[in-house]
Amino acid sequence: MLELNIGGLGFQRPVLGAISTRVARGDRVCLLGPSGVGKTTLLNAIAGLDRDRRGTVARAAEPVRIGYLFQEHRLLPWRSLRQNLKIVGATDGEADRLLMAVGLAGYGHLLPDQVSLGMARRAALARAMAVKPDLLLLDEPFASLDPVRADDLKRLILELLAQHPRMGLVCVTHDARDAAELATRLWYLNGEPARLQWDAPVAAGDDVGQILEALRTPERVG
Ligand SMILES: Nc1ncnc2c1ncn2[C@@H]1O[C@H](COP(=O)(O)OP(=O)(O)OP(=O)(O)O)[C@@H](O)[C@H]1O
Repeated sequence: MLELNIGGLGFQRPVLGAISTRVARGDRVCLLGPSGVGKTTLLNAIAGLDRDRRGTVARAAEPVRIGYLFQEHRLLPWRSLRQNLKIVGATDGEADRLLMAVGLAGYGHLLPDQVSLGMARRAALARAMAVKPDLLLLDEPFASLDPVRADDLKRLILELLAQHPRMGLVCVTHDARDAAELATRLWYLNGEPARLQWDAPVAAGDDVGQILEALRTPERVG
């Protein structure tokens, strides 16, 4: 579905080195790596955002519709949750169904700053789904949520993936448990400039924690 060839990418300094990878329909990739290594930069490169970057990014020609849940919700603050979904093309019925799916039935008339962070993030997830994405990008969707809300959101994402088995996913997370529950494929971004130190499928029963531990311990991965 999507082939990505980055020849190098950065801003004032290089952030990403040479990266070649692909996301197939139905792939669920979890993207892990140290803080500040360039995970969001890679997600933006996939989405075709950040025109101010320096470097080269080539994508395969197949047109893909991308839904993006940014780290911040980035809902339009002067529009209700419902209008935020309609603005990206949802009909009234679709907006209502999506808001219900993310547990926000009855809250659609509220503005983003009238709801909690977790609710705003769920609304932003509904907006990402409202574009009927072939590929869903999630940037640390569970950050700053309490464990119960994070778990609820993870279950919701798993439900959406089950309902849309051909949709691809790239999800940035710091948590091996998220990766174990969500991923069919693991990317580990590391180095300066950063490369995909690990790009491999996760098989059922693989211990993602152990894979990450090995990646974080340089002498064990050579
Ligand atoms: N628009 C920009 N202009 C200049 N530098 C940037 C820009 N966006 C990111 N950077 C720099 O690129 C580097 C990688 O940032 P990025 O946000 O991609 O990392 P990350 O792995 O997502 O970090 P975190 O895990 O903390 O969210 C950082 O040093 C950051 O300061």
